[in-house]
Amino acid sequence: MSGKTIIAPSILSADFSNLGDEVETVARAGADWIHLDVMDGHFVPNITFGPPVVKAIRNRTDKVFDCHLMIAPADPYIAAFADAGADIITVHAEAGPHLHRSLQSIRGLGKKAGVSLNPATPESAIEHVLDTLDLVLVMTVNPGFGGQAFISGMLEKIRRVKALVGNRPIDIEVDGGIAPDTAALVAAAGANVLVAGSAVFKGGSETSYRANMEAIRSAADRAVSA
Ligand SMILES: O=C(CO)[C@H](O)[C@H](O)COP(=O)(O)O
Ligand SMILES: [Fe+2]
Repeated sequence: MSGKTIIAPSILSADFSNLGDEVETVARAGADWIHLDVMDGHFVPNITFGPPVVKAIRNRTDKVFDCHLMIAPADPYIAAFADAGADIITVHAEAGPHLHRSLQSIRGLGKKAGVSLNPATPESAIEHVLDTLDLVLVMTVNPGFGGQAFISGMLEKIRRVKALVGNRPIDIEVDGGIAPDTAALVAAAGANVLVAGSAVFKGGSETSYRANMEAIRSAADRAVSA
């Protein structure tokens, strides 16, 4: 876990016809991590990509690859994502059936292990896996699509996750509807990793990606130091 706000652009909002260049450009523009949304059309009502695409873009940047697996079951695919170049592998608490085992498998492959919580899932879902955890991802929209509106009721959950985590070295990440205004709210509530897709990739150029990320980062940093 690091001290300052980490910005993780979600490539869900990138130009998929030019994905390698988009990853390189957003990395050059100041991204801290690259957030990769994997969807299976079963756990969530949308389909994106799997390990071959992760592997194909792995050589375009050395930034941390933050893989958000919205798939059920996740266990049969964890090793493939690790081999493809994921640095952090996050599974959903709701994807089951054995969350603790999934986290052990991820760590056993030498990767950082994350758990994601859907908006309806209480923070108590992570209570008994805290010692096997590197990251908690609080969904601030229902997973499946970019460009959705931030659910403000999740601010209380972020505060509760922060209290539960205490001083353990666990990152608190948020995902969905993050833009400068909501970035300030989630950072004040305790999130230190901010995923943003549509708010980063709007504009379609390195200059706009840089300005978009700067606006999010400075809003979050201001809120934390206030
Ligand atoms: O996990 C996700 C959707 O399930 C995406 O990471 C998220 O929606 C990012 O998109 P935006 O910032 O546009 O809301
Ligand atoms: Fe995501």
